[in-house]
Amino acid sequence: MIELQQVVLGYQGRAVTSPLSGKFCAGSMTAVIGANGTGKSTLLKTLLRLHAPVSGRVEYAHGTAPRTAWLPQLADMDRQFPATVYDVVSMGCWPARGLFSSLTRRHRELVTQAIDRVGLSEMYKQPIETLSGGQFQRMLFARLLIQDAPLVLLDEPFTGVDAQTTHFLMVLIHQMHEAGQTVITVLHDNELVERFFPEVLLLGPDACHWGATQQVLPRYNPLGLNLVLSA
Ligand SMILES: Nc1ncnc2c1ncn2[C@@H]1O[C@H](COP(=O)(O)OP(=O)(O)OP(=O)(O)O)[C@@H](O)[C@H]1O
Repeated sequence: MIELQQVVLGYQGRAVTSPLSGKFCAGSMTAVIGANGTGKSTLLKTLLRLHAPVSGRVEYAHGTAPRTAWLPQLADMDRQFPATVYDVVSMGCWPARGLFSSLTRRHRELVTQAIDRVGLSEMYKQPIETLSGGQFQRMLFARLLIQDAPLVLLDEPFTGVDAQTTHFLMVLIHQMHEAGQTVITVLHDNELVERFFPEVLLLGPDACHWGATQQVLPRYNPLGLNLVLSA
């Protein structure tokens, strides 16, 4: 579906990764891992075409980038924006209905179903600034469900989320994968990567590794240290 050919990621001509080659196949589910600043978010923004790579080529099947749903990092979201849960989730209908036309009955049904599915049935009218971290992520997942895009990019979806909600959202991601969507997720939790993600792309300052999780994950030492614990 998406092939990277010797792609170097970066900004204004300055590289932040080594050259990256490989494929995100249609329907695959990949965890993007690596230490802070190794270019994980930059990769997602490049796939969204918000930035051009410094060099190399990104090729799409049939020559066109697929419709894409994106969950940005929580830190990049404006949580003070004056909107309700319903307003934000209904934004997921924009690609289907256009920016300025009103919601049809079918769209309204889809919005309420998605809000119910993420467990926020009691919170339709709640201003988003009043939501907890976990409720906020559930709301954004409801919007992703409505978008129903062939390509789903998730940037640290479990930041600020408790274990129960993490498990709940992980099940939703798994269901997207089972429904045939291509899922690419930036994660810092190796246990979740090992349990749920068949493929891993490990970004490092000197080299990148891309392949089956059991082959790539053991190469990752997040602390870069051999810790010796003394009494
Ligand atoms: N808009 C920008 N302009 C210039 N440099 C940037 C920009 N955004 C990020 N960078 C730099 O690019 C590098 C990679 O950043 P990126 O956010 O992709 O890392 P990351 O792997 O997602 O890190 P983290 O795990 O901390 O979220 C960093 O050195 C960062 O400072």
